Amino acid sequence: MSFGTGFDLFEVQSIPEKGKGLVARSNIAKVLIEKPLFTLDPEADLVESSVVSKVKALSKDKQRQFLALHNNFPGKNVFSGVFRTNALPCGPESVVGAVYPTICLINHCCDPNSHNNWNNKTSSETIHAVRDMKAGEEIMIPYAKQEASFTRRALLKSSFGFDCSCSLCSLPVSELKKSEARRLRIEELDQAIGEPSRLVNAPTKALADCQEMARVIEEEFPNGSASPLEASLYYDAFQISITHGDEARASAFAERAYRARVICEGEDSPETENMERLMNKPTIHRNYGISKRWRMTKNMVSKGLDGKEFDE
Ligand SMILES: C[S@@+](CC[C@H](N)C(=O)[O-])C[C@H]1O[C@@H](n2cnc3c(N)ncnc32)[C@H](O)[C@@H]1O
Repeated sequence: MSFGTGFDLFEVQSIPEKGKGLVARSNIAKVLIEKPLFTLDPEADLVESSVVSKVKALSKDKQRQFLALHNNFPGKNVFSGVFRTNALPCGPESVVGAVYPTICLINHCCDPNSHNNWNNKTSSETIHAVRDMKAGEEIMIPYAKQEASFTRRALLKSSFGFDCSCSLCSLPVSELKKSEARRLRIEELDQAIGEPSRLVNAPTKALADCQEMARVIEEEFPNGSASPLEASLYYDAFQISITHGDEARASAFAERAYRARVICEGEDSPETENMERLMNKPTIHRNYGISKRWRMTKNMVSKGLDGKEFDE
């Protein structure tokens, strides 16, 4: 088997009510890297025969690994059932899915301690701890987006067949409602910030939304596990700044986005490397030069600001 790094850091265990799962052996801060058994474009080929032919092309050992994975869709189409239960997308926008002998044993949590990411450069899936994990803690990733509980719980039930009882879903109703409101607000702000016409015509409002979103994220994820959301938020703030010629703030935001990406994807993910390039030279971004409204060169704002100083 072509295992990457990290395989000595966890063990496979039976988890009550969840089937198998991965549990940390010691306190760990990162990484599991695994190549797929195979990839498939389900839009083009998710019929039983396409999955069967992919599996038949594998070694006997890998065929066994595939067939040992959980199937949430009992019936006659076993191969496509296993694929649907376990496939992870090869990138956030990709329709191509991939299955893995070990990563597919990781269960879901709505407040996950880990993040999964497809690294296009190494053609492998990576798992990074987004907060420190203690020995005995189960490694968990989000199967659904970080959206409000009624949407994500319905999706988890229909696609994966379970009622989520994670720490977040088990909060008392009054607390769950507050989390619900925060997640809805994060979604609303994210949509408003991503609106191209606002980025060009109302950048101050869009940046104020970024600031509010950072505050709500901090409230909703007090244990610091929001690096994927932060990576995207600070990249948005970067784009707003560079579109209007503010190299200084763009670089500071790119640095935040870079640090968040390192946590959830590692130094060698192409997106992390891209953020590092933008942090060092914001003017290489395609939007630079569209407007000169906030023109400011890179060294006009102090580096390394944090907390309140950074907000100001
Ligand atoms: C990709 S598999 C994960 C590994 C699986 N537990 C196993 O035994 O192979 C997905 C399936 O795991 C189970 N599962 C994952 N997360 C769960 C959770 N938080 N609670 C209950 N079941 C869960 C569900 O049956 C789901 O369809």
